[in-house]
Amino acid sequence: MNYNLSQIPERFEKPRQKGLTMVMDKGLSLRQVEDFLEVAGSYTDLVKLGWATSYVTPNLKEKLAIYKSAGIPVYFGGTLFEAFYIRGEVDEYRRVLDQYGMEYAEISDGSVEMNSEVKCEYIRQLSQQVTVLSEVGSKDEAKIIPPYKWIKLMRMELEAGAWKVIGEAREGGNVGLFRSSGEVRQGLVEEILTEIPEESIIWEAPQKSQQVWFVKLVGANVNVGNIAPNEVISLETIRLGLRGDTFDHFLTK
Ligand SMILES: C=C(OP(=O)(O)O)C(=O)O
Ligand SMILES: O=S([O-])[O-]
Repeated sequence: MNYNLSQIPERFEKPRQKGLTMVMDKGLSLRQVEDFLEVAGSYTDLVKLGWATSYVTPNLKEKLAIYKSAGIPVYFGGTLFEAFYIRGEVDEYRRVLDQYGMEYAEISDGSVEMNSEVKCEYIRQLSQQVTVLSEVGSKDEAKIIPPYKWIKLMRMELEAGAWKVIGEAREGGNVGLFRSSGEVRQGLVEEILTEIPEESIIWEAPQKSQQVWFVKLVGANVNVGNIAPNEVISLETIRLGLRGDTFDHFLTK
C-alpha cells in the first residue's frame, strides 16, 4: 500500500481461495488490457472473456498471452460452452480450449435447458482437462429458482468437480441472485451460505450497491465476479472500508 493506515481488514495474498475478484473483459483491446493490468492486475484473480465475445474478439491469442504473462487465469464465459452445447459440438469446444491453451473453463446453463445430471457429467469430463467453474442460475428473469434448488445444484456441481460455483447475475446484475431492480435476493444468499462454504462461491455482483452488500455480509474477502475492469480499484476500497459505503464497517474504535 502507499502509506500506513490502521484498522484495515487483512486481504489474503494471491493465489487465494477467498477474496477473489473476477473481472469481466467484454472486448478490451490489447493496449487496454496492458493498461488495466498496470492498474488492477495485483487486485485481480481471474478474468472472464464475457459470454461468447471470444468468438469475435480480435487478437485473441495475443490477449490470452498478455494475461498469462501477468499470471492471471482467463476463461471464456459460460455462454460459449452453451453455444457449442446447443449445437451438439461440445467435443469441438474441448478442442478450442486445447487450441488456445485454456487452463480454466466455465460450464453454465443460463440460456439453455440442461438436466442437472448432464451438466454434472460435463463438469466431471471437463475437469479432467481444465479447472472448471460452474455457474448456477438462469439468465431468464422470469425463471425464479427457489433457494433449496440453488443449494442442491451448487452442492452437486462442487461434488462433480467444479473448483468454484458462480451465482448468476449477468453483466447488469438484474437476474438470478438479484431482482430486476438490482436488489439482492437476501433470503436466497443467506440460505445458500448456511449450506455451501463461502470460499466455494463466486457471487456475480456488477453493481456497486451489490458489492457493498456482499462485503458487509461476508467480509472484505468475499469472492465477487463480473466486475468491470475500471471498477476493480473502487471494489478494493469497498473491501477495505475506505469508501463511504463501508466506511464504518471495519472500524473497531
Ligand atoms: C455475463 C454474461 O454471460 P456469461 O456468464 O456467459 O459471461 C451475460 O450474458 O451478461
Ligand atoms: O429469497 S429472497 O429474499 O427473494
